[in-house]
Amino acid sequence: MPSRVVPSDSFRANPTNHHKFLDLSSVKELPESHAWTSQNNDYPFSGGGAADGSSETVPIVDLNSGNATELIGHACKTWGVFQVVNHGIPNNLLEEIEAAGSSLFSLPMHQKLRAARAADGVSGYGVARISSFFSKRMWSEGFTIVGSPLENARKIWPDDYNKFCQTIEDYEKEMKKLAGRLMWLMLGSLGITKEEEEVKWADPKEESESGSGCAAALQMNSYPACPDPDRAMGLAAHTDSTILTVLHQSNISGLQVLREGGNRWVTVEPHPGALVVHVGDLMHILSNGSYPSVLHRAVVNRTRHRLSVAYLYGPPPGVKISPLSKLVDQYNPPMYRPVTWSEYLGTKAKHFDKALTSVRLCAPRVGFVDTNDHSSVRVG
Ligand SMILES: C=C1C[C@]23C[C@H]1CC[C@H]2[C@@]12CCC[C@@](C)(C(=O)O1)[C@H]2[C@@H]3C(=O)O
Ligand SMILES: O=C(O)CCC(=O)C(=O)O
Ligand SMILES: [Fe+2]
Repeated sequence: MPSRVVPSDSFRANPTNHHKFLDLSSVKELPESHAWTSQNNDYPFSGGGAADGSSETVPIVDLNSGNATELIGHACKTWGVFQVVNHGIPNNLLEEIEAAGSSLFSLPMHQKLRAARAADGVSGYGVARISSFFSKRMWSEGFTIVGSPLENARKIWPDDYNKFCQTIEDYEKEMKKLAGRLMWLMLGSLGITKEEEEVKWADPKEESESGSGCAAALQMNSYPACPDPDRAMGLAAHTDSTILTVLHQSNISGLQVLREGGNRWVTVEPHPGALVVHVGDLMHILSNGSYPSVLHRAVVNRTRHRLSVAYLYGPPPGVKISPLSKLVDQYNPPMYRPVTWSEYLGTKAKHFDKALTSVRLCAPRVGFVDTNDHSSVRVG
């Protein structure tokens, strides 16, 4: 996002990098600090796709299909997640971003730490921001990019940062187009058109005039092979604080989503060339709760190093997001109060899984499954 940089204050969180860094790829036995037990809110590690004989899988949507809008609407309503094919992102760009991630994460720890994310910072190398909410540590490392990757890339590779930066910029440019298109497909499936005044912020035409426009963060995640994967957690369950997220996962499985109804983890199997799309909390709000943001996590495995790259897409940081007025009437009152993306990221950093509830105005209607109230979720 060379010209439209998000004020990085919007993304600041509570300090999360207070842990000592451990080079996970050299650890031979799972340390207690990384061993999750039934006391941790995300246990047991059951589920995981069709292993139980059921064949329910995350929907795959062909963006070239004539009824992509309807398919996306249905997937958002029933799953909060889907995979897309024929998305227009060239395969070699997906290969390049994966190679960029591999070359970064395979560096020696001291070199990665040159770009360590500051305690109150946003961009850089470190543990997941949500780490501070858990007593056990996750089996992963991350690299977050907001705005230009230049400053951090330079710290890591003083003479050799160009290729990495070029790949990131190419990838962000393509992702921005795709995420915008997916957002409009989702809005379209809710009956919202570009004429609507209240979504003017989402119109790319407005962007060139006002210089604002939708913003994003890029998150690279690395999950080294793990000596005791059944007791480790790659990335703990969370929803994304976005409108939507476009995720590229390497061809190793690990991503799991909680099936609506709240009692089964389903593995999102890597599909060659496909990208995963998550409904985020802000789309949940815009849709007045009808498109639930998907609870997801990443598990790890014993032998293969896994990589993922998430494009976290949101509105211009200062625009108030609230349930779309077309979806609200006397029988369907607004379920959430207006909130800006900046404000919401701050709320998430403070309240984590209670963030959405903290901006809620009224209790869900009777019979409405609140897939976002996970306080009582127990999976097993
Ligand atoms: C734009 C975003 C969205 C953030 C915060 C900020 C930058 C980094 C994102 C992530 C990426 C990894 C999972 C998550 C839960 C995390 O720990 O950092 C995300 C979080 C959110 O979706 O809340
Ligand atoms: O690695 C994955 O599959 C999930 C990553 C993720 O959820 C995120 O970066 O927000
Ligand atoms: Fe996520």
